[in-house]
Amino acid sequence: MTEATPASAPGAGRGRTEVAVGILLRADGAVLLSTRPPGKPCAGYWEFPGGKIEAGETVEQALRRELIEELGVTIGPASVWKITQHDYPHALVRLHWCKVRQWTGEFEMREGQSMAWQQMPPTVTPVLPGAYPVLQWLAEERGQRFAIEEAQRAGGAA
Ligand SMILES: Nc1nc2c([nH]c(=O)n2[C@H]2C[C@H](O)[C@@H](COP(=O)(O)OP(=O)(O)OP(=O)(O)O)O2)c(=O)[nH]1
Repeated sequence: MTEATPASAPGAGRGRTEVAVGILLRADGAVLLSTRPPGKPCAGYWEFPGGKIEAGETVEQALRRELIEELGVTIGPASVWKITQHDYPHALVRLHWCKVRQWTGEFEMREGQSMAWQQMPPTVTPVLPGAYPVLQWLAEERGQRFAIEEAQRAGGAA
């Protein structure tokens, strides 16, 4: 789903893409990250699973559809925890972040991605810069520090 942006807003003149993102949380506190498939902008970067919200979908519906398409798992309840925005050269995106604690099915990388369960702070690099604020909040919840500047140095510019 892409919406018009008010003329005074950052990214004015470009559409804004609405994205549903899942923070799949394992009982031991690990979160699931996966790599962006070849052919997409920022291919190879690590991200939380999710994708663009289509017209008429709620965030939860979009997330459920995306995770079946990408990972082959069906998520249980998901509600929005945080909303962030990131301005990439390829798009201005608004990210609707949901914590997900229940899912069914076996993980299957249906788009040729790699996946990794990661404790905070994550050790995989590079991570999409649009995910840094959420990594920071997750680390803070655990009483840890996540240095955005260090992650940026590790990841380079996206
Ligand atoms: N899934 C996901 N997207 C993220 C994260 N952080 C972040 O900035 N993004 C951005 C990257 C993309 O510009 C956008 C997601 O779009 P996408 O291209 O992956 O969506 P999609 O799977 O529906 O792709 P498409 O093939 O239908 O075009 O959100 C993240 O952690 N996870």
